Amino acid sequence: MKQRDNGRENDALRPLHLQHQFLTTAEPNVLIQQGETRVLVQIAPHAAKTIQFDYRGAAAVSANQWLTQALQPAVDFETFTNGFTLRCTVLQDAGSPVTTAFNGAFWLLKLWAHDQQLDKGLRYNLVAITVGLTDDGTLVDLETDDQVTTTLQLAVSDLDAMTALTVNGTMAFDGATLNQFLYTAFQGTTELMGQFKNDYQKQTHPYDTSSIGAQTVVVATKNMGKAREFEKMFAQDGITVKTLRDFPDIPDINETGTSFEENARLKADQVAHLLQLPTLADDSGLEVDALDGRPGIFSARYAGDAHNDAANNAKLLYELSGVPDEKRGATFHTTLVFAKPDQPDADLVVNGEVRGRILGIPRGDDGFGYDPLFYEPTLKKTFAQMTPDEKNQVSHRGNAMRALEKVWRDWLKKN
Ligand SMILES: O=c1nc[nH]c2c1ncn2[C@H]1C[C@H](O)[C@@H](COP(=O)(O)OP(=O)(O)OP(=O)(O)O)O1
Ligand SMILES: [Mg+2]
Repeated sequence: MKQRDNGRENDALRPLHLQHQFLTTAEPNVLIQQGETRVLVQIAPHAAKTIQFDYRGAAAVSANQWLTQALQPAVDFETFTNGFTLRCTVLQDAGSPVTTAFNGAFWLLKLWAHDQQLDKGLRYNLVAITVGLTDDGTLVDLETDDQVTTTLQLAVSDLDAMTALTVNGTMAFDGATLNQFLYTAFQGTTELMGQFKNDYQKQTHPYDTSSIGAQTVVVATKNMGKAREFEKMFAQDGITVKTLRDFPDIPDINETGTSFEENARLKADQVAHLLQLPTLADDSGLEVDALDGRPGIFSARYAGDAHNDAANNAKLLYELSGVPDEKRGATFHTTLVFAKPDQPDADLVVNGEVRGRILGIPRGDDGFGYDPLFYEPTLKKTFAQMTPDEKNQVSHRGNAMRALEKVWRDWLKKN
């Protein structure tokens, strides 16, 4: 393939880069860069059901006409409840600013429609491109330096319909040349369409869930002690577990609730939404009689936000110093919430508890959290002295899982 002076092949696209919410204002915006051309696109809804472009760059009047013409056929105003203005500010013009503006505007509009669950408002996807004719061939996705005699500016849908086509130039050409011209343009738009669809996919489903099959359950926990217990319990049914360690990009969830259930719902609902998958969450803690139920929902943060098991245990021993054995009773509690994406009213909630006693010194090396201090009277051991199977037989989490086991498959099948 022939190359331009700057090394870019004649049929190669300018590199595309999108920076979503480039401005940290509330209104949706994107900075689109194609090559060295940069356009900031902002969207502002208005009451009248009209599309307006507010193009800020050279030859704004004809640009606005072209942009409106290219977009109009894709928009279904039966779906949209209002109209919008797409402001396109050309920050740097190194060629093809109008088609670059169009691309930013269309794909910003698509994301905005998706956020409002108005996806149907756009009938198909569009991309725009500028191609040029030289004395010895065609150039795709023009930059300022490209020496061409004629340019073609077009918007193409993924249904192969053109919504706008403009030819500008100084050279007479025949039908065969026009066909070659169009062929070059369509190759470019097909590739560009793929790039925009990839970006859209990342914006709307940013997490890779391709490894999650029907026999997998997502558990919204970062606690590896919990994760090991869930893995063992689900393995009996041939189910594998994925946790938040498998999705390190999911932001931390603030446990701002005032009950185990509220916190478990927060974790399950948010992760189900982000992954668009059913998600299980566990909120648990230790309720100590002599401390009026503390640390309770604050068990993880008992000795500070760092979530340090050793510090939490030390604080618990300190708070109970001098309390006699018969007054050291405690309950371990778990609330499990299974959530479906974007259906918080459908959350499945179960609980599990176990009674025990807080020892004066830790015993055992296994387990996690408060396990070495929690003595369970039927097996006569602390949780940290039990095998994983023994702990699951008697623990709060095991009891909650047995309650869940009875109902979750039927719940999952319901719409
Ligand atoms: O069987 C257990 N054996 C010992 N300790 C336990 C157990 N079950 C809960 N715990 C303790 C750990 C933590 O200090 C708190 C739970 O806090 P909780 O917010 O539910 O869990 P977490 O922050 O460790 O992980 P995540 O929220 O990511 O699931 O209670
Ligand atoms: Mg937590």
